[in-house]
Amino acid sequence: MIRLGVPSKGRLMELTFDWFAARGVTLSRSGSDRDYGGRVEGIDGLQLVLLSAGEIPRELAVGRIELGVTGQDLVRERLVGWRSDLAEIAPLGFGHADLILAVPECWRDCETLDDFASIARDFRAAHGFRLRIATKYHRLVRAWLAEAEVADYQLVDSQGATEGTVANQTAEAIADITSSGETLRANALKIIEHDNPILRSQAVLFANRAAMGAELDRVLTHLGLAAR
Ligand SMILES: Nc1ncnc2c1ncn2[C@@H]1O[C@H](COP(=O)(O)OP(=O)(O)OP(=O)(O)O)[C@@H](O)[C@H]1O
Ligand SMILES: O=P(O)(O)OC[C@H]1O[C@H](OP(=O)(O)OP(=O)(O)O)[C@H](O)[C@@H]1O
Repeated sequence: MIRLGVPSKGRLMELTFDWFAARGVTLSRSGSDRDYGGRVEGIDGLQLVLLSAGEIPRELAVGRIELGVTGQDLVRERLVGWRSDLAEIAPLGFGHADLILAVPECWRDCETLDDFASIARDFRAAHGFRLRIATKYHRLVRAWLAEAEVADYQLVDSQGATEGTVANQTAEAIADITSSGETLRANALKIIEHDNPILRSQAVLFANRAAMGAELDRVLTHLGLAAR
């Protein structure tokens, strides 16, 4: 039996169900919206496991599911050395979002990452503490800023409503996912310009490398995919 982890709610769940339906596999919840049991029709030997999108990377890595759909951002953030445990089988073409650094729109002299670095240096001297960046993507943000040699900042953890932390004065800047840009605009924030965002992410079908074999190949072939 191949266990497939799918986000248990929202756009990602619905778009994942649509993606499988287009390949002849019907995924559905077994009962009400609150029932996390799943049903699979159109293929034998595939079990649906509805999970939090954020938990799917670890469930794949420890082998409690063999296949899983989640965002590249969550895999890269949550699994150090993810490539040794997981294989990206197929990008799914939805869940596109950029992980970006943003500051208040009113910071007129802060447009680029170089501007940000110098403001962060001055901020520490002026306020006696390091400029705060609210995020749930600690690992990815640290790595990106280290590469750009930006050091005068501190991360404050924010697991949701991150764009609100600046107005709430618990952070000066934020690093979060954006797609339409509406949440940034509504919170009077602007993206810091750089060659690339911290990460360009989309939803991907991942497999646990240790589970790769004939049974997994059969499922992937049914979906019109080749194992990697
Ligand atoms: N506005 C957006 N547009 C497109 N993709 C998004 C957007 N917001 C989040 N995502 C993507 O959806 C995935 C799940 O996001 P998130 O971590 O917010 O999950 P969640 O819905 O809070 O679920 P849970 O809390 O159960 O883990 C991530 O890979 C993220 O990149
Ligand atoms: O650029 P936009 O299209 O406005 O999308 C960006 C928003 O979407 C995500 O939030 P989500 O709704 O998933 O909630 P959460 O992060 O607060 O859990 C993300 O954290 C941003 O807040």
